[in-house]
Amino acid sequence: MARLEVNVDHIATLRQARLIDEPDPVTAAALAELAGADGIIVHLREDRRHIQDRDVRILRQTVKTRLNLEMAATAEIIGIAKEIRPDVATLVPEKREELTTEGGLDVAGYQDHIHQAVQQLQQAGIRVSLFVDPQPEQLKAASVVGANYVELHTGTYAEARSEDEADRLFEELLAAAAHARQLGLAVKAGHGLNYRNIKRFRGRKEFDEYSIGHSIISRAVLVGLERAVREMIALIKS
Ligand SMILES: CC(=O)[C@@H](O)[C@H](O)COP(=O)(O)O
Ligand SMILES: NCC(=O)COP(=O)(O)O
Repeated sequence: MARLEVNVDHIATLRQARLIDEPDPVTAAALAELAGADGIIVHLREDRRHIQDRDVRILRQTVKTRLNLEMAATAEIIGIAKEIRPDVATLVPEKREELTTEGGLDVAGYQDHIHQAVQQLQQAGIRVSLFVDPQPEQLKAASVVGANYVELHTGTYAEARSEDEADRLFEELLAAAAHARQLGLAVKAGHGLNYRNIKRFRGRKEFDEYSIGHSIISRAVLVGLERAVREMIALIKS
């Protein structure tokens, strides 16, 4: 059965908007695990816009399932990963000006650099996943550099403007997943998956795992709002 890893970056985004200590992604991670999540994802961005070093260090001690650290393949962040030793490191491309990750890692174009990063992380006992677009040359390169997993970038699928386009892009993802498996890579999928577009994936054996963050945290805010208001009213009026 496919597994779900939950990305809690978006809890940290809310905390950083006030630069205070709540909501805490560490607490969110524990709740996600209690609800059955198979792993917790955080993206320690170079600009530290949401997740902080402190979060990753504490999560390393508290996460009971699997900690997946999304990261750029830079010397600074590789050094932090080697010290903290998440269960999995997912290498992603990073741009300072982007709102969120905009595309897959160009493994084919930077094969030597990515190979070195994969080796350094694996030598520290960390399994490595590469976040790639569903393109044959990227999957082949991911296999050549020795990655353990690929995470297929589902952002383009998630942004499809019609059902026909979504069907076509989903077929591309299925073909890429089958190709990755033939190359011996375990297959994850993530970015932009939500409560509607996940339905095509239901029951598909091609994918081992899903990485989902924004839609789960967005829904949590709304489904939890009524209770939060009631609790405040009780404090004010009782
Ligand atoms: C790699 C990916 O698709 C997402 O996990 C994304 O990079 C999360 O990072 P942000 O929360 O900074 O968008
Ligand atoms: N790698 C994808 C991820 O962790 C979550 O992406 P999103 O659901 O926040 O778009």
